[in-house]
Amino acid sequence: MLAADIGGGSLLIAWQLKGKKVLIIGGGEVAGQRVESILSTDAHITVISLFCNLHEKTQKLISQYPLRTKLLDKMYEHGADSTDLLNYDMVLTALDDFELSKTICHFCREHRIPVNAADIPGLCDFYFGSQIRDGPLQIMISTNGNGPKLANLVKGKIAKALSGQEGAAIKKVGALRVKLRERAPGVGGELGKRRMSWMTKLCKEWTMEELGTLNEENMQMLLDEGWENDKVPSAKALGVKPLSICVPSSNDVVFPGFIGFCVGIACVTTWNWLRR
Ligand SMILES: C[C@@]1(CC(=O)O)C2=NC(=C\c3[nH]c(c(CCC(=O)O)c3CC(=O)O)Cc3[nH]c(c(CC(=O)O)c3CCC(=O)O)/C=C3\N/C(=C\2)[C@@H](CCC(=O)O)[C@]3(C)CC(=O)O)/[C@H]1CCC(=O)O
Ligand SMILES: NC(=O)c1ccc[n+]([C@@H]2O[C@H](COP(=O)([O-])OP(=O)(O)OC[C@H]3O[C@@H](n4cnc5c(N)ncnc54)[C@H](O)[C@@H]3O)[C@@H](O)[C@H]2O)c1
Repeated sequence: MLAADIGGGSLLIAWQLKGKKVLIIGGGEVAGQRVESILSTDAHITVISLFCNLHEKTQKLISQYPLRTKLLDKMYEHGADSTDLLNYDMVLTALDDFELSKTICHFCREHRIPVNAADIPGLCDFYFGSQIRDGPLQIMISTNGNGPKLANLVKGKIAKALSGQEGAAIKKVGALRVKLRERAPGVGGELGKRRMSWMTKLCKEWTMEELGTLNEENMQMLLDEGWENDKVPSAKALGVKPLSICVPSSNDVVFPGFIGFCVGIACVTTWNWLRR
């Protein structure tokens, strides 16, 4: 792609909010979706809304996660409450009041606090996207403001293409990488290159299902016999057997079942015919 073709998009990043403070102003349905999204980041969430205006979902999440969420049971008033915004690392408005959203967004911009106003793209520093989450696997689909419903539909297509094993595999690979770094510590250099090429080879040669089945014992074997000898043994060689998947996607599962069904029908028909 030519450099001249690059542009018109937004930066897709995995923003680390752990331990940071996020303010959500409003307590309706959209605020509930925002609380849910932010909870997955381990940030501390404050919601400003009258308790009686809280959407059922928002109320439920706040009572379910009392250590990570706090409700300020009041209406936000710009002027009286605006300096409080300075205490936050991120501000989200989910209000049915466009003028108030606009005022809050301008204040945040002035003070360099990242801000999103639900459904008001012109005021946002960043947009939310359609999400797929499976443990550490996080997929965001963004149409960059062009068609949120299409983002939701593309999400459905992507979800169908996943096997459901990816999250577990990624978790195990994460644990293995930690063990490998303990065994071969350091940043960069020849060792870093070797570590990366070994991990890359393992991820390419093993299936998601095989990686997802790794346990303490065979991780140890993989490092002792594989890493130490500069090779990647097959899952079979290490005795790693993926658990059978529930979805009957292979002929092994579907075909015997189908044959059994046909034989059953044939037996009943023959029996009825003989009786007659
Ligand atoms: C992805 C998702 C995430 C989330 O909000 O968490 C999200 N909107 C979702 C759904 C949705 N929103 C709307 C519809 C009705 C159908 C339609 O209009 O298409 C549906 C569909 C539905 O409800 O099923 C209405 C709408 N949305 C915006 C405007 C204003 C405008 O476009 O000017 C209007 C028109 C208001 C009007 O016409 O009056 C603006 C934004 N909405 C965004 C995110 C950001 C851009 C994301 C992107 O482009 O990818 C952005 C820019 C700002 C932001 O809010 O961050 C979530 C799907 C979650 C999921 O199901 O997976
Ligand atoms: N992104 C999306 O998917 C999506 C979908 C639907 C609607 N929206 C838009 O997002 C916004 C919020 O949607 P919603 O469905 O949550 O609306 P909602 O009407 O259910 O909730 C808005 C809440 O803001 C509260 N509020 C208003 N002024 C306040 C103040 N000063 N202090 C504290 N709380 C205050 C209201 O009491 C209400 O509870 C609307 O502008 C809506 O058009 C976005």
